[in-house]
Parts: sequence; structure tokens; C-alpha cells
Amino acid sequence: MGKPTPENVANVARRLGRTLAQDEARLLSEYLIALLKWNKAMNLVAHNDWRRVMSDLITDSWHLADYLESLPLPEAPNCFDLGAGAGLPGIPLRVFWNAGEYRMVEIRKKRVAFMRYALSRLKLAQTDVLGCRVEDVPQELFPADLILSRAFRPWPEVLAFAAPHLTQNGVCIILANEKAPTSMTEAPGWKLLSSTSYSVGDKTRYFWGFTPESISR
Ligand SMILES: C[S@@+](CC[C@H](N)C(=O)[O-])C[C@H]1O[C@@H](n2cnc3c(N)ncnc32)[C@H](O)[C@@H]1O
Repeated sequence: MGKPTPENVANVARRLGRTLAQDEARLLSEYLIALLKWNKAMNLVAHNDWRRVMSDLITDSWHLADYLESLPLPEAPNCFDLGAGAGLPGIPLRVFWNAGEYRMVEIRKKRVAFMRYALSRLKLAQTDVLGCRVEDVPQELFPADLILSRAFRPWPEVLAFAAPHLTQNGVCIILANEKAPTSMTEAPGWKLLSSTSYSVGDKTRYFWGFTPESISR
């Protein structure tokens, strides 16, 4: 299978268990073309084969979109994706889930430039990049209803960052390769709201959704 045309992308997605709408296939195709082009000049993702990018990386985003639908988020949540790198999981996620305002925070200038370029091509609604340290995100953009991250920092550190930046009912999601922790001693003040698993090839991956402990749902 040659280039990541919308048709080829839809075929690969189908083999991975997802039926794409026409627009989803077109947007993912645009993203993959941009990613592979830029990946030649800079280190964005480990794979140069777009099918591997789909099976290893983009699958997380459509599973995440489904998981988000199961959460008690407001209709138009204020969302932050910490250490977004090449826009993962955020950019493909917004192809499948476009509620609220979504900001990807990334410190490295070249990655920020790539995400801005990709967003200029895809024109995803209310999706933006903040080129700064997560610690320097302007306070007026908070509180968040949703903070999520993949491969950014150890989960207790992500929760420690999220604590003063979330609304009372906010949710912090960690994308993980193992089951959710059974004890919260490493992150006092938090509780596990829900966790779900999904398969990627022969591996199992997880979403852990945490919420401040003071909230009773
Ligand atoms: C391992 S990468 C993960 C990227 C992406 N989330 C993914 O799953 O492919 C971690 C990213 O966090 C960024 N990063 C590290 N420290 C940061 C900080 N303090 N503020 C914002 N971004 C940061 C790095 O530049 C890098 O792109």
C-alpha cells in the first residue's frame, strides 16, 4: 500500500478496527503527509512508515475520543494536552472529538512549528498550540475541565501540575501502558474516576481518568 491517500488511510483504519467517515480519512491523510514530510528533517516520531504511525500512534486518538464521550465533561470543555510533541494524541484526537477548546502545550520550537503547520492544513475547530513550558501557560487560560498527556512526565507529576489548574469537576487523563494504580499514596487528593483498556496489535494500553478527591460523583 503506497501513499497515505484518504482511501488508503481508510483501508488501514478498517483493518485496525475503525471505520472512518470520509472527512476523518481526509484529515488523517493530511496529517500523515505533513508528519512524514517534516519527519525527514526533524525527529518527530520514530516511524517513517505511515501505516506504523497509524497502528502505533493514531489508534490511541480514536480510542481516546470514545473514552472522552464516556466522561462527565461539560459540553464545551476547556482542554490542555501537555507535552504534545508532534500533536499526539491531540491533532488526530480533534479529528474524532471536537468538543470545546483544545490547546496543545509544547516547549520545543520545531515541534511547535510542525503543529502550527499541520493545523494550518487541517483547520480543526478550536484547536491551538501554545509554544511554551506547561509551567508558563498564562493563568487566565485556566481553569481547565480536562488535562491530558501521553509520555510527558510520571503520572504523579502530571497530577501535581494539574491540581491547581483544574475546575472542581475536572478530569486529568493519563495515557498509559499498564493498569491504573490501585493506591493513590503517590498523588494525595486524587481519586481514580475510571479506567479503560484497548488493544493495539498484541499490546494492551490504558486510559486512566483521575478527578480531585473532594468531588463526589
Ligand atoms: C516524549 S514526548 C511525548 C510527545 C507526545 N505527547 C507523544 O505522545 O508522542 C514529550 C514532549 O514533552 C515536551 N516537554 C518536555 N518538557 C516540557 C515542558 N516543561 N513544557 C512543555 N513541553 C514539554 C518535549 O519537548 C516533548 O515533545
